[in-house]
Amino acid sequence: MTPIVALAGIKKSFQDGSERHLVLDGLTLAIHGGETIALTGPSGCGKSTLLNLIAGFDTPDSGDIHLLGRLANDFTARDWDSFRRAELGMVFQQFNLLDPLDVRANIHFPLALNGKPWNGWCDTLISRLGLSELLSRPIDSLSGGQQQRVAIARALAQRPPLLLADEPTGNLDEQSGDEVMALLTSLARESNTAILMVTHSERCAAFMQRRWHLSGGRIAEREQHRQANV
Ligand SMILES: Nc1ncnc2c1ncn2[C@@H]1O[C@H](COP(=O)(O)OP(=O)(O)OP(=O)(O)O)[C@@H](O)[C@H]1O
Repeated sequence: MTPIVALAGIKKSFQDGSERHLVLDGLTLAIHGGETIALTGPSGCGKSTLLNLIAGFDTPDSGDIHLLGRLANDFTARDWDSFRRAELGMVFQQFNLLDPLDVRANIHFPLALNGKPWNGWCDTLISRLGLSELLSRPIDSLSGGQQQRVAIARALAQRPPLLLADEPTGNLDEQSGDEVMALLTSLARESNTAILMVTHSERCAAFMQRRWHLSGGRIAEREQHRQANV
């Protein structure tokens, strides 16, 4: 089966004063449909850099990026736009919601960009995420946990094949964080969405099927101790 994401021999460096600092050093990985993966590693090892490369916000120095079987090295800005719009969901620690819009408009936003109406899956998402009563509320009137649920609904609204998450529960207390992770993983399973999630939290990582540790510019698979309920 064609992987959703396949990276081969990725090198990425940044200028650091007079020196170049190599962050990713020949990194190779493949993410298949529906897989959920926690990406861990020490601060500064390149986790966000890796997400940025997969989302097309940055480019590698060398190596190949294949997305859904297409070589992304040749993507134009327009190709990246359409990939992000139609195939990619993103959930970050900062919720990146649109403050002037209400909850419903935020969730509908990615579908609206593609000219699609609100649909039955949106209804399922809001009901499962406990947002049904909040649809007309402005974003800034919601709690952090509620906002993160809106961000999840928005990211999954189009059933994207891939969801990138960066510390998605970083702003939440332990209980809200667990609830959000349980919902995120079960809804992703229902839409067959693969998840690559950066986290420093053992609790969060345990909700994912696999664990990758980034160190020395490459990924090593670690044994996963999964939550009993996932
Ligand atoms: N645009 C940039 N310009 C220069 N250096 C950068 C840039 N982006 C990242 N870096 C450097 O690359 C390295 C990896 O950064 P990155 O943010 O990917 O790490 P991380 O693993 O996500 O860290 P953290 O866990 O602290 O968020 C760091 O040394 C960082 O300073």
